[in-house]
Amino acid sequence: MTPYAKFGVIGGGAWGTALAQLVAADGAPVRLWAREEDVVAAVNADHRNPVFLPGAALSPSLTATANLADMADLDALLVVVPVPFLRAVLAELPAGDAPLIFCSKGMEAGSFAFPIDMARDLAPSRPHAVLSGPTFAHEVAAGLPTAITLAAADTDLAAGIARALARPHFRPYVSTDVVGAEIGGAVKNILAIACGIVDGAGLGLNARAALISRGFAEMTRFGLSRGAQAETLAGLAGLGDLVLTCTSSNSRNFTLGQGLGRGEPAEALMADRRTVAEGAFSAPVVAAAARADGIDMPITDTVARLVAGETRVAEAIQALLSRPLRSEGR
Ligand SMILES: NC(=O)C1=CN([C@@H]2O[C@H](COP(=O)(O)OP(=O)(O)OC[C@H]3O[C@@H](n4cnc5c(N)ncnc54)[C@H](O)[C@@H]3O)[C@@H](O)[C@H]2O)C=CC1
Ligand SMILES: O=C(CO)COP(=O)(O)O
Repeated sequence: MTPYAKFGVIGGGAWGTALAQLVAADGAPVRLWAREEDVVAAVNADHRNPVFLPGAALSPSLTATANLADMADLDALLVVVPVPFLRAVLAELPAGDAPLIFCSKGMEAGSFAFPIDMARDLAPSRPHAVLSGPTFAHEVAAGLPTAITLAAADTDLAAGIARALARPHFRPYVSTDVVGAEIGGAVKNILAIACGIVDGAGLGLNARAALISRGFAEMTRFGLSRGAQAETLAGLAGLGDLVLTCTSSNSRNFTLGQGLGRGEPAEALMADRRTVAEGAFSAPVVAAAARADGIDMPITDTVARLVAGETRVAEAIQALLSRPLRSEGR
């Protein structure tokens, strides 16, 4: 019998809804907090989330609320709020000791904080973990086979949450490397934008493969400098997710990049979207953090400048290709 019988999910976007459905599919009670009243109404009345996860039929044991106070009496909370909005939501979370499992992929502007760093500030008494890997929401909601990293410094917590979330088609692999899991997810979003740019600009598959390899080298340099383990970065939360989102137009980050690669202005591509491409938020943040640490991240830096409209695609590609030749190990 798992001690995590009642899960809550904070954040009713595509990924929060899919995770809620993962747990609720066999009839387990799950409570979902969504900030949008239309999402709450549709989940409760129609067992659907037409705003963020259209097409997925949800279990009746999944109920939604717009009131964070309703998330007090649960055994574990999956936190799936995009990183730019996470601090404000954590500050409003009711007091409690249920573990927080962070499922968002990004780094906060200004503080350079990852979700776990925010939790140390705002919910220090709660245990915390990170869930990250190659996991398109609509595939998890449809019950397609998926593997993911579940990282927590506390090995009992990681094992307990992994057991509670595991399903025949959903395999969590446990790790103690929370830093690696967070860095892998944040950096791959930025690199997915870069791969989308290559695709949108028609630069070919050799260029994409080069970008995935050299992007992975960037992720590894940045991760190792911050204490991540190489095997985490080469695993599901790093390379695995990088490959998924750099090769599929199901990725919002990749499609944002495709638009940039076709020459569409970043501002227009970002306007009016209710869904997030976290890499657009994280690129300038990771670029600034790397610069401050003296870590070379040319692809991340280029994505940051393209998203900010500070350079054009042709110019950026020319600048990347004219960098001095160097050894592959750097
Ligand atoms: N969609 C996916 O397949 C996956 C997404 N993720 C990550 O999960 C996180 C959440 O992404 P999705 O669920 O896909 O979101 P989404 O793009 O489907 O929906 C946007 C979400 O942002 C929230 N939001 C917008 N403005 C807000 C505000 N001012 N305050 C609080 N929340 C606000 C909305 O309520 C909604 O939950 C991101 O970090 C993403 O990188 C991770 C794995 C898979
Ligand atoms: O993180 C994801 C899959 O692992 C989803 O990627 P996008 O946010 O780019 O759609």
